[in-house]
Amino acid sequence: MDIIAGDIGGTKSWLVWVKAKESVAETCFEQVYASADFPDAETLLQQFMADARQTVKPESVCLALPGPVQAGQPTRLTNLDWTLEKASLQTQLGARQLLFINDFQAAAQGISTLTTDGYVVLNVGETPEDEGQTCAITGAGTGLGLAWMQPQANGRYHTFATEGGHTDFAPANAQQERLLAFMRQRYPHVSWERLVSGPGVNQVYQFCLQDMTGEIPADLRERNGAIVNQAALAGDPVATAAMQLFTDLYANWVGNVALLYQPRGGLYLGGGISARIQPWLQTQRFLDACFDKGRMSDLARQMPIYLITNTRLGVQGALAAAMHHTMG
Ligand SMILES: Nc1ncnc2c1ncn2[C@@H]1O[C@H](COP(=O)(O)OP(=O)(O)OP(=O)(O)O)[C@@H](O)[C@H]1O
Repeated sequence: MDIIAGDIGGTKSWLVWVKAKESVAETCFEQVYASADFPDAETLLQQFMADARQTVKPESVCLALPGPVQAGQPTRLTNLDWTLEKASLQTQLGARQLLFINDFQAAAQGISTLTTDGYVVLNVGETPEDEGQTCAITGAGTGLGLAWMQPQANGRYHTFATEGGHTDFAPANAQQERLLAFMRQRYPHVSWERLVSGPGVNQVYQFCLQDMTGEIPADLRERNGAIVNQAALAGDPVATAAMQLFTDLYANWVGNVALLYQPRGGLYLGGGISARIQPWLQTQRFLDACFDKGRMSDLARQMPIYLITNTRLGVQGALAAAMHHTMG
């Protein structure tokens, strides 16, 4: 069976074409595209199908989408001006089956495909006595995703999407209170995603410029996450402060997820940014900020935390969802 699986992102879209027989999938074409190069998902998929040069139509297509996916409704992406309409896309693709799934729900499905070289342990936590423990996955990319999963008796996971990244940001100290005041001048609603994401790195950097130097020079306003991180590595003091504050915010968020879901089966950090800022996350300071939860600090500390280094997780998850859906 020919399957297309795709992890659509605000920045990049990762697509694979596989030939699946029973539970074995063989990849015959794989490509990553810059999402902004395409006006819509139809054009992206047309390009992918042309590039893949297959002689048949796909039987099944599964797209992991960054935004709330609701049955019977068009899916509007949160950080990309695309709206996907299932019936018309399915007709265009000529596929027997088209599945839309939230991108972090797909990543959650991808967890079971991870091998031990696909993640590193940030916090050992308390090893669960049985396998039947809740897991959660969150991660910064263009947005801030969050999903959780519950193991079932058949060894599979039941996965649940959330829009938790859009919950209200809450400052943890005086510096973050100043940050919140700064952000309120820019956004009517300051969510965690406004800060714990690639665009969030830029906001945090601008805040640090304002806070440390009293001004935000026009030529420094557009520095994206990668550039701020690079400048920090090169010793720039404002960029270093920004990456430190960003890491603290990420940790505070991860600690919130630890308490909300008590994911004793594992709290996984994914998204495009986590692996790229591994040296910032693999520190005692990150863990201390994760577990700075007052009377619940000891409880939060019990959760195992894993940093995912496998950059294909999203597309592996979309493929796992497609295989599960079509082959049971
Ligand atoms: N080294 C880095 N440090 C910090 N941020 C980075 C780094 N490299 C890239 N980024 C930021 O990561 C974001 C892209 O993340 P990602 O690769 O997860 O894209 P995506 O999968 O399209 O996102 P999403 O799935 O959240 O829509 C961009 O905003 C970019 O500026």
